[in-house]
Amino acid sequence: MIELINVDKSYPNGVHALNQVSLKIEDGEFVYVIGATGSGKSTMIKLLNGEEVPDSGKILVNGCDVGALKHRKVPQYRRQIGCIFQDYRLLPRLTVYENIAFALEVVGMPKKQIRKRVREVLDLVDLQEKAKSYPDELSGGQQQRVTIGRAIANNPKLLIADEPTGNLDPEKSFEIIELLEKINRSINATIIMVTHDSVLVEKYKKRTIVLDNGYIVHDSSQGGYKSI
Ligand SMILES: Nc1ncnc2c1ncn2[C@@H]1O[C@H](COP(=O)(O)OP(=O)(O)OP(=O)(O)O)[C@@H](O)[C@H]1O
Repeated sequence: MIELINVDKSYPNGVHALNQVSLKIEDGEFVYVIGATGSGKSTMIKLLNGEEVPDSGKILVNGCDVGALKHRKVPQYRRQIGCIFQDYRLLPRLTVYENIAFALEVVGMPKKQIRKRVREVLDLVDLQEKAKSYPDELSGGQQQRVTIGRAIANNPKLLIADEPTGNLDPEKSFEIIELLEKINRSINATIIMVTHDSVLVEKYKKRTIVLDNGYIVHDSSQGGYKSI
């Protein structure tokens, strides 16, 4: 479970990025975080993955008090989280296969197991035929599927997606969200997805948390886009 309790975060320039933010996300939920530019969405994600620490309040992720983690413990903590970004961030000199395998090598998985797991992941993201391709030989949607494969290779309990469809046309965006839904069901990962895409939010209705100026102004458990 994820719990934010009265979280405040400001930056050295005096901007209050998050104010008294409290929320609970149960295991296996798929949640959208929306809001205008500068409303605090990325800050919330950075707090969840340990990149930033709150000024006050508490952030609990599967029992771990993230804000209280020692600096050297953060990389280990982050291995439980899969991250998906708008700009993919694949390693350009590695093939699709190697990009996914790399995520498993860094956690010390034995080679034989890596081979098996990468095949399974390629199957899940439907990229078996592209295993030997390099990222620049793939379309945007395919690159995003590799990123998703890399993010889930290690069976994370939490998947954080920051504008995963930001660079894709609507049809490809639908494919990505349907893939994330499949992952949400098949490995029961909790998914938190930041998006600006009101069409997606309307079409694939889920719980939607709306941020405005660092405050949660709406949190629907029924889903649906709520304009602010
Ligand atoms: N490192 C930083 N130093 C100073 N101010 C920051 C920093 N990062 C973010 N901010 C400020 O904090 C506020 C929230 O920023 P944040 O990036 O969380 O918003 P966002 O909702 O993710 O925006 P966008 O949709 O544009 O990505 C903004 O006013 C932003 O300018």
